[in-house]
Amino acid sequence: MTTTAAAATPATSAPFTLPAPAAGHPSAPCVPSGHALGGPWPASARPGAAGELLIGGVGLAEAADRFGTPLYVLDEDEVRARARAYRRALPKAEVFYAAKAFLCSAMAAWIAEEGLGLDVCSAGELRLATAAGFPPERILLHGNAKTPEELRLARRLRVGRIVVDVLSEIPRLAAISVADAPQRVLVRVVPGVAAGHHSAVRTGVDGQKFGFRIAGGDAAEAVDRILAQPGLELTGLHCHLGSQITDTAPYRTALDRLVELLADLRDRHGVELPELDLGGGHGVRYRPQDEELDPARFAAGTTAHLAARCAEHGLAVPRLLVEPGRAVAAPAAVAVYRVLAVKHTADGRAFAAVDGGMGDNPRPALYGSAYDVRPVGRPTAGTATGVFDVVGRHCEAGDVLVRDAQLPADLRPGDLLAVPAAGAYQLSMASGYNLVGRPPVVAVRDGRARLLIRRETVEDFRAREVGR
Ligand SMILES: Cc1ncc(COP(=O)(O)O)c(C=O)c1O
Ligand SMILES: N[C@@H](CCCC[NH3+])C(=O)O
Repeated sequence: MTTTAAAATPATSAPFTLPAPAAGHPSAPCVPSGHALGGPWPASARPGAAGELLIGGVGLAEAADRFGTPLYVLDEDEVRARARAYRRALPKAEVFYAAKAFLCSAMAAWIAEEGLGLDVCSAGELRLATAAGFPPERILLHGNAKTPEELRLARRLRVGRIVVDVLSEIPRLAAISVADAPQRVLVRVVPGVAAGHHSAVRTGVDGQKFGFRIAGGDAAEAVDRILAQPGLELTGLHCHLGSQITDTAPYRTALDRLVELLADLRDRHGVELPELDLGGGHGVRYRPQDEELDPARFAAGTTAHLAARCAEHGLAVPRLLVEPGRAVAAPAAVAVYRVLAVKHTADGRAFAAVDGGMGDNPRPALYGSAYDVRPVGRPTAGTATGVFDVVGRHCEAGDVLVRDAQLPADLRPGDLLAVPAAGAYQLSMASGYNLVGRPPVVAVRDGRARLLIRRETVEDFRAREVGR
């Protein structure tokens, strides 16, 4: 067995804007020396000279040198283009970006500017978004366990819609709402549809904590109780099936059940609810071979079906609401790590240990999620490859970021590795494990980089300590 350790890497935490690279520089945006990478990489990804990889016209190796690693590089144009694609594909729908995928003030501003709404599920997300100037009327609040303070805050800020998840929320909300300025609410229902990449994220089925079951009458009872409250305006039904769904069939099944419930409510109460929220869950490519569910395919698979089902039941077609998170954010970011140690074992295994891991990306450890990875920053064309497990630096054997990655056989400490599709449910679920500190986020666009979130330091941890 051989183990090698890397020299310390620079870690810039002060706000910094990269100067536009000079023409001819490896990361100069106007002279890309290769083609778009496709697959899970942002549309702007271009190979540069000497093994460089450009995102938004900025070289990842150059950014790593300036900002330190691990580093998350977020392509602003990719976020905006994905937001726009939803509006184009679903012109009659209302599209809410699910903030849980990743939220910061810049992201909130881009989403607002692109005309989407925002789905939040905590006072933290709500406060950050509104402090960044996000219009509260375009915000929708979720949560299976909203605190009384969160409900009051939502009312005070005049949040557009609240999704009711439990009966006790109804009198609580009614007590702080008035008939002449009613709170718009939706009822979250469980359609009994299993979909999503892992059992932990399948929320459309019975036996999990979210929503009201249609079967058995729980959803109908919630509707009855809301309709009895003059301070609440029931605008529709909501469901969220799961996450990383690549097929439209589960959404059609959910629509069948929601439309049946709409017809039942019309027959029993004489009300036709004008909104149907299908939640999010649209899948993205983490690896070149993965399938994605893009907005156009989602629209093609759902909108005509909804209209047909409504026609069968003699219902006016409700307005569709959708809440994509991953599909807007994930493909827009690339995580950049530096190799700290390379280990070859006598039984033929090879490990490349990097300076991040489950602390900044818990998804492989939580769900067994698979990722692509490629070396950046030195020429590797023609180099023999070997199979490596790319592992993190945290104190668990399960801290594996990418299993069986094909990487240059001569991989060595100091090398940089880039992992695409890093924009969703990585930093938003990042932890303080081992007090490593969460990585910075740099936005890139038109060959310029700007620091959005600085690296978390031990001083941030110490700042929360108030006693000993
Ligand atoms: C209610 C709700 N809406 C939207 C989303 C966003 O899901 P995704 O990021 O998979 O699109 C989630 C998370 O799965 C959710 O729970
Ligand atoms: N955290 C999950 C998605 C959960 C979506 C929120 N309901 C993932 O990374 O796949």
